[in-house]
This record gives sequence, structure tokens and C-alpha cells, in this order.
Amino acid sequence: MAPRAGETHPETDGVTGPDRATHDGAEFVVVANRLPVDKEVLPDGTVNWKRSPGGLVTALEPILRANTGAWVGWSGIPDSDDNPDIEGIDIHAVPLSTQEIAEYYEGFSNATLWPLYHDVIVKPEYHREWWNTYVEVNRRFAEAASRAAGDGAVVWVQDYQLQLVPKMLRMLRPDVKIGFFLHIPFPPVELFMQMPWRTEIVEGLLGADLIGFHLPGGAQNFLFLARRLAGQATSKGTVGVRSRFGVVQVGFRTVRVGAFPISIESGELDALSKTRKIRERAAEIRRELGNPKTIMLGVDRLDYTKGIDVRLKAISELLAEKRLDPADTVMLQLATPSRERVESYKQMRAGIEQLVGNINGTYASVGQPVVQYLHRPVPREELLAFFVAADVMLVTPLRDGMNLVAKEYVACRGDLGGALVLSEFTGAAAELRSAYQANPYDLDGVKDAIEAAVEQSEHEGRRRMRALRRQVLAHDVAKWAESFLGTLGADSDTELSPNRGVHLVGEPE
Ligand SMILES: Nc1ncnc2c1ncn2[C@@H]1O[C@H](COP(=O)(O)OP(=O)(O)O)[C@@H](O)[C@H]1O
Ligand SMILES: O=P(O)(O)OC[C@H]1O[C@H](O[C@H]2O[C@H](CO)[C@@H](O)[C@H](O)[C@H]2O)[C@H](O)[C@@H](O)[C@@H]1O
Repeated sequence: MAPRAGETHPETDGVTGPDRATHDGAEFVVVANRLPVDKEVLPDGTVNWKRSPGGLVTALEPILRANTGAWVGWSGIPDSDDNPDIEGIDIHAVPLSTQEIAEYYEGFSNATLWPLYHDVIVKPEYHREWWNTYVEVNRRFAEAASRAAGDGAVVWVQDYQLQLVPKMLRMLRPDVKIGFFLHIPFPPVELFMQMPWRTEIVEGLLGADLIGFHLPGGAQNFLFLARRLAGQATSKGTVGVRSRFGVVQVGFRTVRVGAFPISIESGELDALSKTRKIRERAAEIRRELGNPKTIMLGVDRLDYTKGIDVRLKAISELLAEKRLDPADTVMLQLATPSRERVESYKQMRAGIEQLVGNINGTYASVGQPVVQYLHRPVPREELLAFFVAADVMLVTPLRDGMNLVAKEYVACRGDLGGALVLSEFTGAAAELRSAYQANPYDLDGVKDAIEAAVEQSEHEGRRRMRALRRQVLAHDVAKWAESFLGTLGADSDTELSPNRGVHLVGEPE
């Protein structure tokens, strides 16, 4: 049953009324679940801050440095309100208790929303206590954002952990401009409808002035739900990439909805990967691996969405069918630990480590494993050297919002060497058309793509890599931020002509 427009939800609306005082604070505020650095307390009590995992931080950190502003987020450990000193960024830590981490982060964010939004690869769990804590923590983020933002500031809220913040923040601070960007896929309508608190989530997002997705499909799914669940009038034309924005009319406010595919600092990676230091290290890595004919590489957070098992099974079958030679092939899998207390992640880790063991048990010789597996993050420069050394990059997620690793690999191949095997179900696949694309659920298709990449001619490899690089170098992370923030700042009637005069579904013609 669709509620009537304007229906209220006391539990998610229950922030205190608008604060009409003047505010000293930043002109630009990022609000994300994580701070750009994670706090680590060493056994001797000393505190160390290290870069947070994942693509969201990779993408946002350079933008905030370039725009001097504030970052509201969590430090990654319980009960910490330390604000580390980071040049160019004013940090506002939001402390979370152990119970909040269990219920808001591991629970509702990563055992409910994450699997629901990633095609229910594992079954989402719906628990009312987790939802209540999600509401409470979103409220605290909204209050922290309200304190950090100066009068009329631009506040950019990030990702699925904070979908209620736009509405809560608008109630506290009607003077600020609010953008929201979802870094993971927005699911098909049929799946989203499972969510017991679906209307509250859609209404939470509608507190923003602009809602961004990686792909037009996500934006269109959202427009449909805004009409169906929140009862709002919406535009009905197709949404474009960085163009033809959708519109939702919420009372007197116009909310825009668009597709803004995220990217990386392509130019910087290109330049770094060409330095003598990185190239020499890449050559050394090849020697250390025993000078194999083919180095294959996987680089992921250890997450069931990433399809690490898919590529390992494909390699195992290619070895069994003698389409790959174990004496000439090394597969290097780098896996950053992730969400280790969530049950589905524990099970997946055990499965992957068993697959690695099986392949090596069957095909390795003494001192020459076929699969080398590192369960830890590697330093940035070392990672770039791995990209330069790898003949075939394997990116095989079952579903992924974007996947920055695919773009990083391409940016590092100024030599036009290497080949990218890419799942069709990543956001990146929409842009990286010259990759060897495959459906990760079709193991034979994945095997064929890997074999084609291993055996490509130099001419074919250079042709494909040139096309991939044109795309990645022309669309970097600065362009992503400019297009999102430019649209957020633009006056909807006068500056965004594609939507002038659109007819809204649900309003009289
Ligand atoms: N083992 C690793 N060591 C260092 N960095 C890593 C490792 N695994 C992933 N990364 C980095 O984390 C980011 C992952 O981003 P992305 O591919 O978009 O996926 P996600 O954000 O879901 O983890 C990339 O910048 C990648 O280079
Ligand atoms: O914070 P964690 O729980 O450790 O997880 C790390 C991040 O993972 C997700 O990244 C996504 O964002 C990338 C950049 O847009 C995108 O390329 C990728 O496809 C997504 O999976 C998550 O969305 C972040 O919130 C997490 O911080």
C-alpha cells in the first residue's frame, strides 16, 4: 500500500526542530560512515592512523583535500571521539559503541542492506533492533553534520549506511544544500520491496536536493519507488549519464536524481606507474614469482560480492583441462580483510582459502605455488607495481557498484600491455567496453574470457588497452565530483535545461 504524500514517520523524523541560529563551520562537508583513516591501538597503547579500506575513501579523499572542508565519520573502532590531524581536512569523529557497531554497521548496514542491494547473493537478515540502532546512529551523524556545517553549506552524504541522514539533516538545517551519493548498486524494485522499512528509506533519501547513483538503472529504480512508496510525482523519461536528470516533486521542493559513475585519480596513477621506481619494482616482482609467462592478478576487499571464488574455480578448471600450464602461470590474489565479524564473511573466507589450498595441492611444485594469496592490504606503491607486472587482471564480481580496481589497472598500463577480464555486473563494465567481459555466473564464459586474455596477440592487447585508457583518463574522479557538485549547485529551472517543463507522473497534466 503506497502511503499518501507527506505522511510522516515519527521514528525517523524525530530529530529536534530546525536550528535557526547562525553557524560558524565549513562551507563543504562530507558525511560518510568511515573517516578517511582508521584508528588502530597497538598492544603497547600507542595510536596509529592508517588509510581506511575501500573505494569510497580512495575516491573522496583527494576531493576533500582540494576543497578544504570537514569530514564527519567513524574511526573504525568502538567509543573513540579522537579527531586526527589530517592536512586540509577538518575531522569530526562520530563515536560508536560496541553494540552500535554490531547492530548498525555489521548488522543493518552489512548483513541487511549490503546483501539486499547486491542481488541477495546471501540472504539479507531483517531485525527490528538493528533497524532501531540504524535510525539512532543516522540521527547522530545528522546532528554531527549539522554542527560541522556553516550557514548555507554544501553537505555531501555518502552511501547506504546513512540513507536517513538527508531528511534528518534537512529538518535540523533547512539552510544547507544536501547531496547524497550511493556507492553500491540500487537494487531492482522487486528486491527493494522486501525491505520492511522501505518507505522510511525512500523518504530519508528524498531529504536531499540531489541523489546520485553510479548507473542510470539505479536512478530509474529509485524514481519508480519514490512514486510507488512515497507517493510523490516524478519525471518519467530515461535518466542519462551526467545528463537528463530525473525529478521528484516533494511539496515545494524539487529533488533531482542522476547517474554519476565514480572514477579514480587517473592522471596521477598514470604518472606514478611510469616512474622508474615502480617499473623496476614490477620487474623485480616478476623475478620473485619465478619469471612465469603469465602473471594473473586479483585485488579486492575479501567480500562475497567480488567473485574471488569464481576466478579461482575458473583457473582450477583451466588447469585441469590443460588450457593453462601450471609451470608457466602464477595467480596472485591480494585480499584486504573486511567485515570479519559478519558470519557470511567468515564462511566466504574459509571457502576461498580452501580453494587456494586445493589448487596448490593439485598443481603446485615445491617452491612454486600456482596461487599466491595475501590476506592483508599492501602499500599503495607496491600495489601499483603489481598492476604494472600483471599480464591479466581478473575482476569478476557477482555484483559491484563500480569497482575502482578495474580502472586503477587500466590507468597503470601506459605501456599498453596487459589485459582486463571484467564481470558484466560491475558498474565499470558500462564504461570499459573493450575489456574481456564475462557473466560471472557462466563459468565456461569466464574461462573463455581468461583464456582469450592470456592468449591475446600484442596488437589486439594494445588496441583494447588504448580504448580502455581513453575512457579512464578522460573521466577521472575530479570530473565525477565536478559533475555531481555542479548539478547540486545549479538552479534547477534556469541551469538544467534538460528538465525544464518535464511532465511529472502523478501530477495533473
Ligand atoms: N589488498 C589490497 N591492498 C591495498 N589496496 C587495496 C587492496 N584491495 C583493494 N584495495 C584498494 O581498495 C579500493 C577498492 O575499491 P573498489 O574496487 O571500488 O571496491 P570496494 O570499495 O567495494 O572495496 C581500491 O582503491 C583498491 O586499490
Ligand atoms: O567501510 P567498509 O565496510 O570497510 O567497506 C569499504 C567500502 O566498500 C564499499 O565501496 C563501494 O564504493 C566504491 C566507490 O564508489 C565502489 O567502486 C564499490 O563498487 C563499492 O563497493 C562501500 O560502498 C563503502 O561505503 C565502504 O566504505
